Amino acid sequence: MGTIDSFGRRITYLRLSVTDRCNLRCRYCMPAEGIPKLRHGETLNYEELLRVSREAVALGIEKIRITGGEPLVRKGIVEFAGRLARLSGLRELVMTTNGLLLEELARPLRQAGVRRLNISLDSLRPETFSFITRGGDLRKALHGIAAAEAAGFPPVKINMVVMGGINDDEVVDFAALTLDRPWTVRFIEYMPTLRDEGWRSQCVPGSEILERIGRRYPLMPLVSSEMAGPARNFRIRGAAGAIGIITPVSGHFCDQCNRIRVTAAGVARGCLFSEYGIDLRPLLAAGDDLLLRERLRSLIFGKPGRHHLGEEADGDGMVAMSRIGG
Ligand SMILES: Nc1nc2c(ncn2[C@@H]2O[C@H](COP(=O)(O)OP(=O)(O)OP(=O)(O)O)[C@@H](O)[C@H]2O)c(=O)[nH]1
Ligand SMILES: C[S@@+](CC[C@H](N)C(=O)[O-])C[C@H]1O[C@@H](n2cnc3c(N)ncnc32)[C@H](O)[C@@H]1O
Ligand code: SF4
Ligand code: SF4
Repeated sequence: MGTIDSFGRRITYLRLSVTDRCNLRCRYCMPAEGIPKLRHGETLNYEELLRVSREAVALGIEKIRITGGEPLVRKGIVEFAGRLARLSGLRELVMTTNGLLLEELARPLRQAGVRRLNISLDSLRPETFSFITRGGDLRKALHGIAAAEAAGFPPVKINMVVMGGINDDEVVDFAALTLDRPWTVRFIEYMPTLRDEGWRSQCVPGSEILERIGRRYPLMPLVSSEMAGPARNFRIRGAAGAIGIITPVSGHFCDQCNRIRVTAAGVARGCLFSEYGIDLRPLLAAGDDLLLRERLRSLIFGKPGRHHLGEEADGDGMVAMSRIGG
């Protein structure tokens, strides 16, 4: 299933940003001064998010990822996840979170039907974690991961955004986490989402990350499954877990892209880096869900072939990751 776009890609994955709010302010994601918050009413309500999801599933979306902002700060998220999980035709409901609220919410989320969790963790050093997140408490994040495991979730995927000069000296330590834990630790190239002039010097290419880990541990490539995301996966010989490299900047995976997005403000977007989006709110207000489906279909047909980061149009189409959901 899945609608085929004009480049022959099968679109089966929707990333749904349920809020632009967050209990952290990671340096790579938000500017120091924060981002003007959407007002109440500017964010889609749960009923609207469900209607959009239902139409997306009717077009062949099989996997929905709840993201944000931090999805767990939105009130009622567990009940919403439960309703979403029951959408007929949806094969997989998953979530990306910073994990801080998982101590309370991991168990209810699992019961609600969330199948897997990806958790962001950018440092194993309390001071660096606090520096990157502007005040976050590493212990809380680690307790969150432990709570996910205790709640019976399958082994988590850990997302680490590698920032040169800040946490890149920790990549081998992160890789070592997989030796005796079944986690998949994924290293993500820092993307220039903040129109940050200095991003090039802070973006460590995936090839270099792999090389650094490979100098310490023997790495074997793994084959990805079809529902897999953008990571290329490896295993340290004999390790319990796996390692993934996500290289949106140096070696984009756009030719295999299978996803669309809906931002917290209710704009459907074909690409993380494209300016073009469809405001779904007027369609939702009009109550015409078949039209909603047709507009989503046209979004899929119009989905760009790839991004142009690092080329002439550098910086075009940027949108705050906390609104679009990464
Ligand atoms: N450029 C680009 N980056 C993406 C895309 N999807 C995810 N990412 C980045 O990849 C990182 C991990 O994303 P996740 O939210 O864990 O989702 P995922 O990688 O699709 O997850 P899995 O389905 O479990 O593989 C984040 O930094 C995202 O911003 C994409 O379509 N394009
Ligand atoms: C925007 S967050 C939303 C979900 C949740 N708050 C979290 O942090 O996991 C989703 C993903 O986007 C990633 N992300 C945000 N800004 C990024 C950037 N500039 N470069 C690479 N990844 C980024 C985060 O690391 C996270 O994995
Ligand atoms: S990456 Fe996630 S946790 Fe960090 S500021 Fe962005 S939305 Fe919040
Ligand atoms: S940059 Fe755009 S086309 Fe490329 S993988 Fe990401 S969302 Fe897909």
